[in-house]
Amino acid sequence: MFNRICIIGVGLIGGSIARAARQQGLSNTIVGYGRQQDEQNLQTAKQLGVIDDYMLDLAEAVQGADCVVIATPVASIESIFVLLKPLWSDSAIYTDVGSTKGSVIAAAERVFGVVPDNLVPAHPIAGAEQSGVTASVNDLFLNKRLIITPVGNTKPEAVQKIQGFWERLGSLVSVMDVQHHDGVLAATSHLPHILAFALVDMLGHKDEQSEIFQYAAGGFKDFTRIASSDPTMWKDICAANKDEIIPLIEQLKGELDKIQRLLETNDTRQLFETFTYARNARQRFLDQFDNNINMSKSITFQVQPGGKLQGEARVPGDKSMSHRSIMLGSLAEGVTHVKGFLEAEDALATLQAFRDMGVEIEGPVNGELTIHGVGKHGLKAPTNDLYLGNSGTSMRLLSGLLAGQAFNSVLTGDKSLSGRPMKRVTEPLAAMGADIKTTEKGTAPLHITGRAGQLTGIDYAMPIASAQVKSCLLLAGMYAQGVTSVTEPAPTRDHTERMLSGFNYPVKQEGNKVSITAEGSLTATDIDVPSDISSAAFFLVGASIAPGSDLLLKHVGVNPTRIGVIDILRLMGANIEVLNERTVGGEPVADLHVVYSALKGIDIPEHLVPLAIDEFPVLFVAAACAEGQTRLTGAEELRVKESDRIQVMADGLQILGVDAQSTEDGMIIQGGSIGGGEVISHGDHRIAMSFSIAGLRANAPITIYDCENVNTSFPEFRDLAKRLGLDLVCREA
Ligand SMILES: O=C(O)C1=C[C@@H](OP(=O)(O)O)[C@@H](O)[C@H](O)C1
Ligand SMILES: C=C(OP(=O)(O)O)C(=O)O
Repeated sequence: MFNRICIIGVGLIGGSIARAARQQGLSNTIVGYGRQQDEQNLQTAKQLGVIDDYMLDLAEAVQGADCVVIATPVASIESIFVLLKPLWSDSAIYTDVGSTKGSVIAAAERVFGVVPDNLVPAHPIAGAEQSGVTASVNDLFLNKRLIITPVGNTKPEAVQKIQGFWERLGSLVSVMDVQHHDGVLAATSHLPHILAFALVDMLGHKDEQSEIFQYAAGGFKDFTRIASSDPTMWKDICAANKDEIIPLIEQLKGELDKIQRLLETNDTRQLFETFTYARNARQRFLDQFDNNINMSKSITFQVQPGGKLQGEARVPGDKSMSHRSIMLGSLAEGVTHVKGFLEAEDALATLQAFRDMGVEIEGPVNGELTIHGVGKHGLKAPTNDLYLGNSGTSMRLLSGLLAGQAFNSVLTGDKSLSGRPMKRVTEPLAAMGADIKTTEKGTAPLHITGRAGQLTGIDYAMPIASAQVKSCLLLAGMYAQGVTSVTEPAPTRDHTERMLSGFNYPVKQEGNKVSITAEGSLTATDIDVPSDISSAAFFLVGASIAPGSDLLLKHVGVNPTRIGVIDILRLMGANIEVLNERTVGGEPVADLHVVYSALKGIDIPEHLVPLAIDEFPVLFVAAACAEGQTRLTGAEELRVKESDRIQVMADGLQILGVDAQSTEDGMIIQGGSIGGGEVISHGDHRIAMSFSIAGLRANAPITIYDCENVNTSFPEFRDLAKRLGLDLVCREA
């Protein structure tokens, strides 16, 4: 990209630019310039291989450079411009990394009269408390934002080249105007630094200083981390941007005054609202931040072949029940305590949505939650879109619940969820009088106009066996005139019905038809969520296929509408014992003992399909290890889960050398041996975990790409799998 880059000031930022540019091969030569007193640092930079050479004479340093990067503190940039002026070359590009941009541009105007058209002001939003070249690293700018603030006469080619340069260093580049940059940075960077310095200054001067610091814990350390930053640099930044910072300090004083008043008047309600608003706003920031990072961060699992699963484990809480515990607990009168809640992204998305609608929910701490129910009509309008991540259950159930509220809402999700069919819920809801707009394709975002008091019950025969559709309509039915009935073509999970009864809300079950009305209210209760059989399934299959395995999975939910995986594995010859069966909070629970046993291929009975719907990815792995052919039919629903689970599994199994043929509604697999190879999970948690389990019977290593979404249902999977005997390592890139 460049022949010679000259970096003026080889500290943390300058050094990290040099390292990353070298790693990316962006320049033939990289030299550093500093003052006499910086020589030691420059020598270190050369010894570390950060720069090729250094000069203490600026004319020598910039000689032949086609890119000059000014990476000195903002206050010194004007004096650097003065030194550079007689050496300025029209054929080079000049850029800087100052944290304030108005001051840099003003300095250039003072020195040059007009800002040179080959000066591209830029600001990488990356840094650390440490300084000096020894703190520099290759990846300081990876996935970090960088803002370019050109002025009217800046050459577009120069802007483009600097933009390309920073993108190659891994930054996410935006171009904006100078004042906007300085305003945004004053709020998000300069003010927080001032606050951290001020707090430590205040506490440090108290007599009881040593005692205060002795008892200060993680919160203090987190909050004041940036007070360890370089005071020289920060006094310069704050002084350079004071016009933007001072009005913000005034606003902050107002906010602190407000909180003081709330405390003086014991207005804990208002205090809660302030804190909740702030917490939610921070969550939105974190989601955005994670989205940026996730643009290129990906998690890869590498599994070594062989091993066996042994020991005892309790897998995390049931996802379906965790969603419903939040929904019904929020709508109940009184306080609901939940134990065993699944602390994974999908269930947490539901939790966040209810917080966004004004419900006070404490926790989760070790799977325990306290939900302060607001009653059936107590939800509040969310101030923003409700973001439901990867979770189909959250979106479909909420669409029913929100259709009959007195406020409007918008439901959004990630890329996978935004591609999943929503007409299956919006069409019957429309027949009830709901007003929900989807995209033309019938997908999210869902724009819901609340039609409180205007929904009417329907008698709906579901064309597909879906617990999400059934639950959606039952939740809408709680707000509809008359009776809402849903008839299912085959039994599906009945957690909504059971939990409604647990909350004392009347639901009527007659054969395959369930009915509800608006008559009733929910009474708070305690919920004990058992382990998720869909998560246990990975280990049920793992132990069944790996010789020598002997595993006890404790406290697993064995609701008859969920145990298809046990029935199918047993038909294949698996050795699974259901022990110590009991009922906990209206749901059957048991310990599952599974011992290795040679499996044989079967034709999977279609009536078991809805009862094992989420377990097919891992059941395909069982089939690949079984003797003979396994055939699945009647499972077209698998094509519209987090990924097309038929195609993605068939593709992956074929890569591993398995004879797996996808069909429209299922798969035909000839059992045999599993080889090694590289497969992609397509961001689908169950695919990632299924191929990991395949490693137990593979004859070579398996690499599985794109596994970050394991966190949606089973964040502990990799640690637990390793503890039980799977040789899995996880790489983050
Ligand atoms: O109601 C639920 O909690 C679920 C129902 C099923 O979806 P469908 O209703 O689309 O079959 C299942 O796949 C999903 O993981 C959870
Ligand atoms: C299909 C699943 O979940 P959801 O529909 O809630 O995204 C699943 O967990 O396998």
